[in-house]
Amino acid sequence: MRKTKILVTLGPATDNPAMLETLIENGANIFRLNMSHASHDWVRTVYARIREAATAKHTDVAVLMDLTGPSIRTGDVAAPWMLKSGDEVEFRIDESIPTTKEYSTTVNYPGLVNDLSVGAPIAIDGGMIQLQTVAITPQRIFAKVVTGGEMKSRRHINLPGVAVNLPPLTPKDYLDLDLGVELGADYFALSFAREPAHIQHLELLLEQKKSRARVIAKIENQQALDNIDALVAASKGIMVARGDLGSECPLEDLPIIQRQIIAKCSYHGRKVIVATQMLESMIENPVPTRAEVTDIFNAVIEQVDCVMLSGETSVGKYPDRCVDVLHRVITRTEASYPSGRFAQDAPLKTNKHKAVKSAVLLANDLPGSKLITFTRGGVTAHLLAHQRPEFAPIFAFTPNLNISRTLMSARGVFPFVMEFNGDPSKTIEDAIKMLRQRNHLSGGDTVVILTDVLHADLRSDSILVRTV
Ligand SMILES: Nc1ncnc2c1ncn2[C@@H]1O[C@H](COP(=O)(O)OP(=O)(O)O)[C@@H](O)[C@H]1O
Ligand SMILES: C=C(OP(=O)(O)O)C(=O)O
Repeated sequence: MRKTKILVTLGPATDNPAMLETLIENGANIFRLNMSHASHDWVRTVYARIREAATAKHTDVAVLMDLTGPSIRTGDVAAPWMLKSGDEVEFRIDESIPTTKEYSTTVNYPGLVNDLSVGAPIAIDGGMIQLQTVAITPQRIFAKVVTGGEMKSRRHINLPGVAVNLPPLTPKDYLDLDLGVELGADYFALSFAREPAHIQHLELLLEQKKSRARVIAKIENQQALDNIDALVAASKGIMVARGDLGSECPLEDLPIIQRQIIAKCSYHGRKVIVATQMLESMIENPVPTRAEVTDIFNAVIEQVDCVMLSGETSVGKYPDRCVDVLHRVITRTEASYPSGRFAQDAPLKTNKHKAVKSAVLLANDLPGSKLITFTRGGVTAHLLAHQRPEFAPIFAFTPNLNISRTLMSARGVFPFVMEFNGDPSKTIEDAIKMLRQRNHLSGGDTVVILTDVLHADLRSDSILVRTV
């Protein structure tokens, strides 16, 4: 029963139904569609395939649509460029502007000509290529290569220390959002979230569109770090987007930033995802580096909710092996390092919080026990996950499929959809029967049940202890 969830980015390397089934079999819990690269036709096809693959595997997975947001990227290049130190590169603010250099591409943010100044560094592809700005005209930026490398299409552009003047969502994002809502995406990741208002704006749009999807704020630059307390407080979930973050802040700060963000999320009960380069070497190689295994171990003992794969699965040679490696390293780590420390000082603000904490303490005191909750809106299950039970898995039953999928990202929560049929004791029996059928429970197991649906008319939290 792996607690830490696995988020898998899909792309050309996973473009067939059989691969999706293998990824699910190997442990993928959430699939990510990166709208910086995905066409609407592709998203429609893949979304349908995801749902079919989960059904074929008799399980469920969630879908996260990652909105490009105000992320600055190069345009397309016909074939990869091999840039050398001293080469000059031109960035045009629009396709219609004629090229004047051999290495010429567009940039998706015309305002770059105003935000940059001559001499400013430009980092491309996570800093793999480094340039220095040499001239700026109203329609073009010219930069000299300082560190060369291979440049492909739609690469990230980072401007360390430059506060860019960009709205939270671009016109493209609004179109992508409509598609995601129409299809039923369970999460929307907001790239370059910098202020609580950015999260609230997206949440309001989702509410207006009658979507129950959750917003995950991606922390990607210094502006976000300056506002991190407010962003964590305002969000339901945070992604430590180490790719962009590592280009926008000193690399030696990155592990410290990661740990600080995770600690803040654990305290406030926000979902936290660690992303990027967890198994980067496996894009090419069938086995991970020892350092990558240790990075995964580290995220697990920091008690994150999810870890994410990007290029490893979207374009890598071994997508299914990557999920398998993550699953094995996480499972081994969780078995050796029981959780329960990072969130222990989390505030208990309401009676419900206190009831949840009591259920978790009880489960911690009953070795081998398992937690079961019945939750219409998901709140009780999210709160149980927040209290980070030491070993007990949390089986969460809800009548609502959307709620079940939003529980997919919660550490240690195993959601199931089940009708509550009005008779609470029958509902509990049905749940136990289902768990036994699926080999999640066996005779003699102790279960700690937390529910507020024991009585049809009386909403009161109850804790029951039973031996199955
Ligand atoms: N839907 C897709 N279609 C084509 N290529 C994709 C897709 N998703 C991801 N990729 C490729 O996989 C790479 C790694 O994925 P990811 O980390 O999500 O992208 P990025 O780092 O560019 O935001 C991307 O740079 C892109 O080349
Ligand atoms: C997850 C990240 O975002 P993207 O894939 O959009 O670069 C990142 O920067 O680490």
